[in-house]
Amino acid sequence: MSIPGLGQAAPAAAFSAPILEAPVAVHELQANSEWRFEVEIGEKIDVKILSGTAEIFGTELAVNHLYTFRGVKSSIYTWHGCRIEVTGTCEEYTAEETPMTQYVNTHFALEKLRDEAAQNGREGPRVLVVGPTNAGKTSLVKLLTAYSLRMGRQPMVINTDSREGLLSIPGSLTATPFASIIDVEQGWGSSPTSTSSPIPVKLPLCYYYGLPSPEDNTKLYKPIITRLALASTSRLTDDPAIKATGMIIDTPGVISQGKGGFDLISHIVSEFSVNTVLVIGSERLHSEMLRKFSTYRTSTGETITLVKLDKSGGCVDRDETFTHQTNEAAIKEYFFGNARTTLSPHTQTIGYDDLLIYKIREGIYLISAPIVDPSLHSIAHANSFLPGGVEETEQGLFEKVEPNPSMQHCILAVMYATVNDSQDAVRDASVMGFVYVAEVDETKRRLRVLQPMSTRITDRPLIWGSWPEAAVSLVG
Ligand SMILES: Nc1ncnc2c1ncn2[C@@H]1O[C@H](COP(=O)(O)OP(=O)(O)OP(=O)(O)O)[C@@H](O)[C@H]1O
Repeated sequence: MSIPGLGQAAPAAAFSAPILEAPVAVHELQANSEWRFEVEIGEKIDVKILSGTAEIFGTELAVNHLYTFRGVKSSIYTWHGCRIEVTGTCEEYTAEETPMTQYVNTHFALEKLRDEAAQNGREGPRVLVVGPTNAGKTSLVKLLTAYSLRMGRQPMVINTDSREGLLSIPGSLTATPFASIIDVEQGWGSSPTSTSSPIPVKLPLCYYYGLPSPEDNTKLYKPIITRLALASTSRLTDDPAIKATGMIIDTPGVISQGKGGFDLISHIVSEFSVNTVLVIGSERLHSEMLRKFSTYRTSTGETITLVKLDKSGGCVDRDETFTHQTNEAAIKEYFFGNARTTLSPHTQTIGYDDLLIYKIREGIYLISAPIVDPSLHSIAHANSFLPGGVEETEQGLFEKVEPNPSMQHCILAVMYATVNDSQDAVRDASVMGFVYVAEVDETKRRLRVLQPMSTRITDRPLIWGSWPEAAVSLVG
């Protein structure tokens, strides 16, 4: 088994296939219109702005620079018109109706609050973006981040959605101070988690949840949110530029549509002292939020401003396969780098007994107490609805496990904690990095792991969650 990126040369091609020329198209975009495109996973297009001005979710594109997009659904918007050249095949169309004016007005309203905050030495707005799945929350967060960067601000961007990573592997929840431009070719860009970088870096404060939905284990999700809020608030108060800009918080769609969602939204609102909520793409959610937050006050006595925004017609649903493939691409990039930066990960073989691995429990478990059923002359277990037979026993958040074959191809988070720390301390610790389980050898009781750097991990607790899912194609 060979691992790409570890020095093995690629096998020489047995024959040379004819090189097919990729189709080239030039699009003329009118002012206030948007060119929307979808590039399949494994495919790519090159885009060049020939003239005019254009942006991707708020980040301005340079004229005559070649941008490459792989496996992405996105759009290029122009306020004043532009000509673009596209090389390669993708699904595409141009739209004239967009909610961009609403979005830019929201940005200017936030700017006003930031100016006032800077003058009074207070914190800038703490903005929460909520809305159903695929309503365009992350795209709006990107746009508001990009516009604030263009004004010379430094926003703290918080990701509370573990399904997608923000400058980190999916499964993590992060807070990232942004001081430099978003890399439009790579979504949010990448963070040099495993190497030094010549360009200004964005280093996220990273915590690990390891499950796809907050509702999978609210007992784990909520304290991690509390920890993330504490860490980001203290980072914010230490830096006047970040403090005046404030926070922009992305949320998972599921908390805007599930029954238990409001409890989670309230938790995020109170932990981050949110004072502005942007509700995107749902009248009903907006009116529910109005009702529930009308009398609410933050810890500093502020009221909450609620703003309703339209969903862009460009938002597209992403199926499980697409999500799996983008997650796998994010994992690959973490270990091996991307088209611009090649990393050199290491493998290490470690004995079962040298590792402390905690598996995240999903949900709350009810342990039933045995009851005697005289008619059956046997002992049966009461199910949870029977009175008197149930004892709700709380187990730890994590279950200590030995390595086993089902761990193969999974990601383990290496925590900034010691092996003697309590489970609560491990939960509250930030993430030091991630390793990938390349091989599990049951006979020799050894595990081969891939890691970005040859750091010792045996003195750290590792967490094993179900998200991101196993990345089978990482080892070729
Ligand atoms: N104007 C647009 N044109 C083309 N594609 C878009 C546009 N806006 C958003 N998208 C795409 O639609 C998809 C969903 O958007 P986005 O990720 O912003 O939604 P979300 O509400 O954050 O989703 P989730 O609830 O899953 O976190 C993404 O692939 C995004 O790139």
